[in-house]
Amino acid sequence: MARVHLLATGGTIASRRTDGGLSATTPAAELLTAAGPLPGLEVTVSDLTTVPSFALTEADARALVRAVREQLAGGVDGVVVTHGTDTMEESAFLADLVHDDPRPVVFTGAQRPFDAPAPDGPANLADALRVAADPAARDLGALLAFDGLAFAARGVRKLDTLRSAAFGAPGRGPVLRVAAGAVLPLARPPRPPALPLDLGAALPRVDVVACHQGSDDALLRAAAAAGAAGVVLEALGVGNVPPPVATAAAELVAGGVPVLVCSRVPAGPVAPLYAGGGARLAGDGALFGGDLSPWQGRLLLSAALALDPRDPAGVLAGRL
Ligand SMILES: NC(=O)C[C@H](N)C(=O)O
Repeated sequence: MARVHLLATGGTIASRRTDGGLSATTPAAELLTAAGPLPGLEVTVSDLTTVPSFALTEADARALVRAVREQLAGGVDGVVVTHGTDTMEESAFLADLVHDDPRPVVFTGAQRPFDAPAPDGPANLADALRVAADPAARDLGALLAFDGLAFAARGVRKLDTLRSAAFGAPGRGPVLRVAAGAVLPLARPPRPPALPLDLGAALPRVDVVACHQGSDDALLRAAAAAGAAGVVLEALGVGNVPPPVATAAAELVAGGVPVLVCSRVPAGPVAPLYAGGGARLAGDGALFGGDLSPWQGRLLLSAALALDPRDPAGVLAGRL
């Protein structure tokens, strides 16, 4: 009998309709009952929070990853986290960054609420529990199981606001498929070693500044003024920014605030290709975030700053 722990945090999977809108009130035990019979699995449950994921704080995310680690220390074969989809890829990525254990940690949720006529949460949860107990999911780090597929946490993104096939990993694809209760292996992407982050301490503030045609330096300078220890630029295309943003980025880097360049485009890497754009940013010392989304890049830069405030680039080497 495989042993899996279900840790619930809220999200649409736990939500019911109220006069004020969807409200995440359903406890883990009820979610598990709705998932139906799971032969061969012994599942324990706990409720960490009952909130939508857009309301989770940085401290909540660290508490969640600490709770996952406590459950693993208790000797289960895997852990499932139910979570809102809005920021699931961020919590899953934080869990993945520190995950130094072969056992799976599987995030899941739903697009339709618990009391919908045809909710998607019960099947997603059943799949996630099977994945968490399956040897094929070992050594893949933190995973996100949704709509019959499981993705590695790194690179996964919410790509549709409402459809049940909400997630994808552009340029990477899923690592597992779940069909009729069977877990089918698809890919085993290499993972960098876990980062020895202290999850008991707040992570350094890193802000994401979005760029658009004609954007100026105001928000980048405001981030620095607000005390950001690092900034992620949600840049255009392959990693270009309007000239005023490049000027301010150079000043931030010169002042000891690292700038990580990611793209607003969902697929493909950033690269210092264009004079006046990415090439200028690279020449001025900005870091390039590979194909990480700005929000996963934000977490990685924050972790790097926590581990080595003087040389976060050294921590990032081999991880982008
Ligand atoms: N589908 C969802 O779970 C979205 C919800 N707003 C949340 O992130 O909690």
